[in-house]
Amino acid sequence: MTRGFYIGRFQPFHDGHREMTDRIAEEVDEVVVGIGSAGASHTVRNPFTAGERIMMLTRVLDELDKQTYVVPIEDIDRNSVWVGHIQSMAPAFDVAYSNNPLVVRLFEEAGIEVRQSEMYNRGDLKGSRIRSRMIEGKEWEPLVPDAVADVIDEIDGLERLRRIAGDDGDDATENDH
Ligand SMILES: Nc1ncnc2c1ncn2[C@@H]1O[C@H](COP(=O)(O)OP(=O)(O)OP(=O)(O)O)[C@@H](O)[C@H]1O
Ligand SMILES: NC(=O)c1ccc[n+]([C@@H]2O[C@H](COP(=O)(O)O)[C@@H](O)[C@H]2O)c1
Repeated sequence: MTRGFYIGRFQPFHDGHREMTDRIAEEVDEVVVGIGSAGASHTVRNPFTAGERIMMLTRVLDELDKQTYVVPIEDIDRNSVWVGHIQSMAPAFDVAYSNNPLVVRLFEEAGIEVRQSEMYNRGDLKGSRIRSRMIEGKEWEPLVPDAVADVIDEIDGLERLRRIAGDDGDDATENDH
């Protein structure tokens, strides 16, 4: 039995992330997804709470024919013990999946196998770009799973993001506050 672990901020979870979870589900028996920066919310870079992201992930992963687990992981101020922090919070796993260079390095230094993949349609499938489109009133729904668009609608997420961006000024899209 193998278990795979995939962490991201998922602000919001998009179709590039879904390509990753589909691939992981093909390769392992059980999938663990870590919601990174779990304590962050209500900023332009991190608009959604851990609970809201858990709703997105749980509904999307329900579509997989696999046992899945979603675990919120708060940031800590020491990279050197971050993998141990994850291991203390998540079900045990055999392999980690990431395309984030720092994350890859930290897992590898901890002796954990890491699998990377190509970036899928990175021109469009990038959280910051999707958030910008939401703020600017451009079409963004086709870039995320339907379940994610439903959650954002339910929580009035578009209104929140636009209001935060407005409060932060015109160039707020790439900055955290
Ligand atoms: N289009 C994509 N194809 C494959 N992997 C992706 C894609 N976008 C993000 N990832 C990977 O998914 C993980 C989580 O990414 P993350 O939540 O930071 O998304 P992001 O699109 O890079 O968001 P942001 O622009 O907000 O930083 C990382 O390992 C990241 O490299
Ligand atoms: N020291 C730490 O807390 C630490 C180190 C590396 C990554 N992370 C987190 O892991 C997640 C990685 O996800 P992304 O690939 O989406 O950036 C982020 O939430 C990031 O903050 C945290």
